[in-house]
Amino acid sequence: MLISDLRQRLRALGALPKHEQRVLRDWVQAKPHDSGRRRPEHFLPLALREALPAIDAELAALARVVSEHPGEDGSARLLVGLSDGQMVESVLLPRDGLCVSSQVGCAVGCTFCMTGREGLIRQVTSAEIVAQVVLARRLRPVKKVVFMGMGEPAHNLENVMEAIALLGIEGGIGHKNLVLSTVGDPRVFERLHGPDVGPVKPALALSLHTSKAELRKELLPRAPRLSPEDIVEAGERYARFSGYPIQYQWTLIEGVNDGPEELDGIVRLLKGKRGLLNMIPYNQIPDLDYRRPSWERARSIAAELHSRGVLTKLRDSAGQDVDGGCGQLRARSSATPQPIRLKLNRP
Ligand SMILES: C[S@@+](CC[C@H](N)C(=O)[O-])C[C@H]1O[C@@H](n2cnc3c(N)ncnc32)[C@H](O)[C@@H]1O
Ligand code: SF4
Repeated sequence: MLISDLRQRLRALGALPKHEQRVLRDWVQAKPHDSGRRRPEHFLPLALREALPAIDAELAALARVVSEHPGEDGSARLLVGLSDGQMVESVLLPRDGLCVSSQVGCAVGCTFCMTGREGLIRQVTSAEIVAQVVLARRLRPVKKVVFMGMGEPAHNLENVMEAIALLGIEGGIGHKNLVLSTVGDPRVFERLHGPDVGPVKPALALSLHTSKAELRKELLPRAPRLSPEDIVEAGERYARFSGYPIQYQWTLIEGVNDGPEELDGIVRLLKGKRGLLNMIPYNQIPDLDYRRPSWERARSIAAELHSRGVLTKLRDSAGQDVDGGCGQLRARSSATPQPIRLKLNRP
């Protein structure tokens, strides 16, 4: 289901914009209409009131938590089942954040990413993206949503932007707390700069990973052929336009992109720019030869970059101890069913 279809249906039932907004707000804020604890609905049109239980049931059928895997760092990975049996991962992050998936699989095929190994299976619809937030909000508050789960948002931009608009307006999430992460695709830059950006301008994370154009082609084989310089230039334009700094993502892989030349390259590209570098040590994937650098090594790299004028944050991908790395949980679950362990704190 698309959010635009849902809006049209509500309008066809006689909903005014304020009714429509309220129904959608209740959904995304995880307040079911049939909980019995709601205030009376008497000022909604009769046709809409009568249709609400069926609409609620449809929304509830969009996605469900198949299993929950708490990590030691306060994060928890959720394996989310979609109505056709496909699965995606969402990650509850410490400090009220949520990482959502925008595709089942991904066509970019990054050589260090589990999701990239299986190619694109299907798009996640706008309503399914929002449903991941609704499910998470039944477990914990969600004040920040990052599109850093499975999939490349640029390849599913309509659904992603529709979900962002709903989350930023009815969902009550601050616009700069909606973070679209991409390998850097001209379609994203055009859309975010153009008149079609919509009512909500999200923050942007750009997955850079290397300062060398040739290496980037190897690591991100089907990413658009933008050079690292092009990506940073586009990032700067968006930072000026939106007022938000850009988050540059760097998956740190031992012996691949952690050497002195790369550090010089990072300084050349990012020093003085409106952005920060998120350095994430590679999360080990079985059967791949890549190695994760030691935490001490990663820390000394981050400290060096910092001292050379690049604001650098060293981050661990949340949920390391419970199959960290996007898509690993899903891949493992296809082989071995996971236990269902739900701790709902709201009806
Ligand atoms: C899974 S992607 C999804 C968003 C988008 N496709 C992108 O690449 O920015 C989010 C981030 O996860 C990182 N990532 C993927 N596989 C990883 C791994 N094995 N270890 C650490 N980070 C990883 C990517 O580098 C990317 O910055
Ligand atoms: S890192 Fe992002 S773009 Fe690359 S394969 Fe994984 S999900 Fe796709």
